[in-house]
Amino acid sequence: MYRTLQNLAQEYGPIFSLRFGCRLVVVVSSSSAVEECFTKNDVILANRPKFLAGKHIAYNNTTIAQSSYGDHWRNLRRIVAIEIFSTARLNKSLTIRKDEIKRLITKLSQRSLQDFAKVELKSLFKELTFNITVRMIAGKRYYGEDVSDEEEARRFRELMVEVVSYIGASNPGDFLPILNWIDGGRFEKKLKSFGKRTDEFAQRLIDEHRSKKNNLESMNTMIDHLLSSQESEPDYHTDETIKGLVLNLLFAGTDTSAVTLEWVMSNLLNHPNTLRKARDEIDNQVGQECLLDELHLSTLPYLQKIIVETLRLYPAAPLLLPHVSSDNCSIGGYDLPRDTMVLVNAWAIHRDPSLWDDPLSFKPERFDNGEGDGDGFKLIPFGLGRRACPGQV
Ligand code: HEM
Repeated sequence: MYRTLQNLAQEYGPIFSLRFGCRLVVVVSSSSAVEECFTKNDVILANRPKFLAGKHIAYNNTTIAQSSYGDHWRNLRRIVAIEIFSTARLNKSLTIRKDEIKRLITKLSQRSLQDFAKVELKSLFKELTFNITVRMIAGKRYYGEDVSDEEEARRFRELMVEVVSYIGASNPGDFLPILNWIDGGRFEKKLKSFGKRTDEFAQRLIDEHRSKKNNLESMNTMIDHLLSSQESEPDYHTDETIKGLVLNLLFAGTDTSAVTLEWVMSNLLNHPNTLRKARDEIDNQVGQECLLDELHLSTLPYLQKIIVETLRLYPAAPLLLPHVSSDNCSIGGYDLPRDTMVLVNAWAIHRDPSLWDDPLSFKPERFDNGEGDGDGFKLIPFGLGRRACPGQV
């Protein structure tokens, strides 16, 4: 569905709207209109649509990515900022990230020990991002070797494959409700069953952490911290809030990061000059004895530019996440009624020839001349404003 809208946006210019039954959808593909979305109308557009999937797999649209703008959402953002992305937590979880990266590098070096070897990186990057996230949240590994519990890991992996068919705009009935009726409720039935299974899975994780509360090994995960907060604020940190956060962070943070890593590797392989410069930078900054302890992105500016250029050309969420207007507003001279769905076409803005020099070429060096500076509305892979990605640290 989103791909169709994205293709249509290419044909129909900076702003175009479509009406699906009672739902008005506006796709914004111009930087100046995006500026209006995230400055003048940032609060008005800070709501999310209520999709059927949100009802059944996001606790009736109350999780961080699905909930309406307001006190509950603000609280969830605060929890994520403190429990996952605060400097203290990021420092504490550094050992997890280093360990998982070491495992990946070891695996790659073992495979190429004898001779040049072909490696399928996509699944390895997925394992990396899932293992890092699940370890930070629940202290478990579900992919590769040293899996905590094989049967539990298998169930988790299956759920993560299945979820792809439910999230995003996968249900045309969310746009034309009559289609839900024609479908005879089959999609909703599947959603209910999936929601029940994910809920049971997340509940088991919570119960397990609750019963092992004094086991020091599991004291440092996000679930443990949230369970401690539950003691002081039981009405707010309910099991449902915790389950919603766990599932939302897994859905939102793993695939996006893995896909970006895959594009970075693809760009490096297709641009030997860039690869050589990146390798030189690592050799100079870190040396041949790659000590992960000393490896930090802030000391590798060229590598940073490679990642940013990759996110420009291949944003993991080309239309961001859908926003919904909570009041009447205007964008680019058009009046939008309340309850309009607004899709921001980051993909088109990142490739707009009026904003970027030679937009389709992969050139990390463009950022040497400050090409991405100045207009903060032309590079938006993580969105902007209140609903921007909390993972952009
Ligand atoms: C390369 C990696 C990533 C990209 C490109 C990305 C991109 C995005 C985008 C475009 C949005 C929607 C912004 C909007 O609505 O305007 C978003 C939202 C979100 N992201 Fe990310 N993301 C990434 C990684 C992560 C990670 C690692 C996490 C957490 C572990 C995360 C958690 C979230 C959450 C919870 C939201 C919903 C925020 C809200 O609605 O208030 N993301 N992300």
